[in-house]
Amino acid sequence: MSEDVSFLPLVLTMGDPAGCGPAITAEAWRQLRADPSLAFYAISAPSLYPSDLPVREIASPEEAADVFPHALPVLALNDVPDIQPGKPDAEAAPAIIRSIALATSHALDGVASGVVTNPINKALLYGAGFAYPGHTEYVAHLCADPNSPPPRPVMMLVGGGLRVALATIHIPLMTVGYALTVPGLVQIGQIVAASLRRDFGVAAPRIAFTGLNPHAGEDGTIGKEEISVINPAAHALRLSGIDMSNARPGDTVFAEALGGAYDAVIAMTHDQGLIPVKTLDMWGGVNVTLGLPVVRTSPDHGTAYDAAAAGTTRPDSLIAAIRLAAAMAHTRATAA
Ligand SMILES: NC(=O)C1=CN([C@@H]2O[C@H](COP(=O)(O)OP(=O)(O)OC[C@H]3O[C@@H](n4cnc5c(N)ncnc54)[C@H](O)[C@@H]3O)[C@@H](O)[C@H]2O)C=CC1
Ligand SMILES: NCC(=O)COP(=O)(O)O
Repeated sequence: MSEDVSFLPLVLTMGDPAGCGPAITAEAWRQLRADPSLAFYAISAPSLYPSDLPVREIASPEEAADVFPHALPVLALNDVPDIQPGKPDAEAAPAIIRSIALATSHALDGVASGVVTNPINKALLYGAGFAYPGHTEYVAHLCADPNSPPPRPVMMLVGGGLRVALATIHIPLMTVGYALTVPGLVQIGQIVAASLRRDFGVAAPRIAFTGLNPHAGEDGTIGKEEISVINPAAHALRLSGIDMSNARPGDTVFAEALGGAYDAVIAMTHDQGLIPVKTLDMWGGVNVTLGLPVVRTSPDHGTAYDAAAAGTTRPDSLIAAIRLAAAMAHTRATAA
């Protein structure tokens, strides 16, 4: 019988210590501490948190649940330099990366029910050997079985009543057309459908592909990717039993999903997917990685150095990420 991991704590990464991570983690703890089902600990440096916040260093994740109602449990990282909010320091990069690696190993080892990452500035990490476009690909790499290729991660944004997965993520817009392939879109459709069932409890998911071109290509007169790639992938997915639409025009499909026609939309580019979510819900959106053996969520915003320096950070998105990670872990555990 599988263990009910939903009663394990979540683990939060430190994120960039000069960004909004410490302040929003502190505020999330203040707002959630009374709810044991949302217990979490941070892998971070205790000195980063406001001096009026009760913080307790823990030696292992097993101590987190008992500490959580009284203080923010922190598993301490070494080598975090003294940091001023809003002033990023490349010396912090190794500790930022270690926090993500350790958090993922805790989830893989079953001592944390899921990983919630605080925002990082990827450019700061490249000097320390970080070789990934973001958490999405790094956490997938960390989840790889030594004898097989890493799992294919799919980024999904959840917010404003929408679930929007991305067919491409951090690549130049000019290369998107070349990055879209029939097998690639079929794989993404399968991962999204499986995750809607496993993580979100949607028994029979209805999913839409957006088109890449205006008016979904207008029968091939404004671009051919719909005819040559997206619709054939949708056809293959329907043959495999998944309720998948052909390419829908990107300017109307999100309104259709909000109206209840689809459980998720798969957008062809990063901004095509993130613009509707962030416009509908700038503060409460959540970034989820689908297709991994572990639950991983994140606020959908970045490091917000300006807000960290000004002391005006909002914790809403991190709190939504914690709530969603706990709900996903619970859904996985109760279905297992
Ligand atoms: N999950 C992650 O680790 C993510 C990291 N990033 C990284 O963050 C860095 C900055 O990216 P930007 O495009 O400037 O986006 P950003 O989300 O950090 O900031 C955009 C605007 O929103 C405000 N903002 C964002 N979150 C806020 C919060 N919690 N409270 C108050 N104000 C907030 C900022 O102050 C800024 O004015 C980049 O290095 C980017 O790579 C961006 C998105 C996600
Ligand atoms: N725009 C989303 C983003 O940059 C987050 O990326 P990741 O770190 O979650 O892979």
